[in-house]
Amino acid sequence: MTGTLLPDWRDSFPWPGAETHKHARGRLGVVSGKATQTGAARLAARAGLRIGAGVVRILCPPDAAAVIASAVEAIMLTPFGSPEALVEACEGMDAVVIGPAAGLTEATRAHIRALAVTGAALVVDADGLTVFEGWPEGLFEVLDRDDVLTPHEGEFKRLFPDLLETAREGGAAEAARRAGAVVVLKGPATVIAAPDGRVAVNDNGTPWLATAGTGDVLAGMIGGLMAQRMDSFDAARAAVWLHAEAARGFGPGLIAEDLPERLPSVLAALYGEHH
Ligand SMILES: NC(=O)C1=CN([C@@H]2O[C@H](COP(=O)(O)OP(=O)(O)OC[C@H]3O[C@@H](n4cnc5c(N)ncnc54)[C@H](O)[C@@H]3O)[C@@H](O)[C@H]2O)[C@@H](O)CC1
Ligand SMILES: Nc1ncnc2c1ncn2[C@@H]1O[C@H](COP(=O)(O)OP(=O)(O)O)[C@@H](O)[C@H]1O
Repeated sequence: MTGTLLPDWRDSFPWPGAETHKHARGRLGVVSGKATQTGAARLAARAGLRIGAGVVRILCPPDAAAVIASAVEAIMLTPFGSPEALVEACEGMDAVVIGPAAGLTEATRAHIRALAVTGAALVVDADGLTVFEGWPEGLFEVLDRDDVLTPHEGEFKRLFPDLLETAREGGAAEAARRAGAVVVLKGPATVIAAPDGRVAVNDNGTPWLATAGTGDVLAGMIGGLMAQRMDSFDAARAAVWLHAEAARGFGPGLIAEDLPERLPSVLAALYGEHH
C-alpha cells in the first residue's frame, strides 16, 4: 500500500458479513446519457459493482437501452422516459449516481431534482454539476447531507464562482457548507469536505489518472460504497484513495476501463491487512 497516512476509514469499510445477500449489500443506480453517450454510466456502474454494491442497475433513456443491453452482464437495466418514471425505477435504491454524460439539458436538471427527494443518497458528477451553472441553488436546495458532489476544478468554478481565489481546502469546506452536502474537489490533491466541517486531503494521487473517464469511475466507486451504507464523507475518502491506489498499481498506459479491473487486488490487500 502506498500513501503516507494510514487511512482511518478502514475501520468502517463495509466488508460483507456471513449472513448478507446481494440486496442487503446495497443497491446502486446509475443514470445513463443518451444512446451515443452510455460509456460513462457503464464505467461508473462497473466500478460500483467491483467495490461491493450487491446490485447495480443502469437507468437509461429508452433510446439507449439496446446499446447498453448489449454491453453489460451482471449490471441490470431499466429504461425510463420521465422524471416520474426515473423515481419509480429508483425505488429501493440505496444510492444513485447521476451526471456522467447526462447531457446539459433541462431534463438532467429535472431528473436530479426528482431523485433528490427519494430515499437514495445521490452522487452528482460532471454534467449534473455543470447544468446548474448560474442556478446553483436549484441544486443545493434539494440536497441532503449524505449526498456527494464530485466537481473537477472547472465544474467547481461553475457552481462556486466566488470561491475561485480561495485555497482549495478552504474553498471545498465553504462549498460543502453552502451545498449542504459532501464536496469532492478533484485534482492532484483531491480535497473531501463535509457540511459539518470535516475536511481531508488525499495523499496518494497520481497523474496516471489524468485520462478521460476516470472521474466517472470515481463517482461509481463513491456511490458503490454509499450503497453499502458507508458514511458519505468516509465513502468519498475511501473511494478517492482506492481509485488512486488502483491507478498507481497499473501505471503507464492506464485508461479508465482498467480501474475497476484493478480494484480486486487493491481491495484484497486492504482486506488482508484488516483480517
Ligand atoms: N466515456 C464517456 O462517455 C466519457 C464521458 N464523459 C462525459 O462527457 C461530458 C463532457 O465532458 P467534458 O470533458 O467535455 O466536460 P468538462 O466539463 O470536463 O470540460 C469542459 C471544459 O472544462 C475545462 N476545465 C477546467 N478545469 C478542468 C479540469 N480540472 N478538468 C477538466 N476540465 C477542466 C476544460 O477547459 C474543458 O474544456 C461529461 O458529461 C462527462 O461525464 C467524460 O467523463 C469522459 C468519458
Ligand atoms: N494530475 C493529476 N494527479 C492526480 N489525479 C488526477 C490528475 N488529473 C486528474 N486526476 C484525477 O482523475 C480524475 C479525473 O476526473 P474528471 O476530471 O471528472 O474526468 P472525466 O470527466 O473524464 O471522468 C479525478 O479523480 C482527478 O482527481
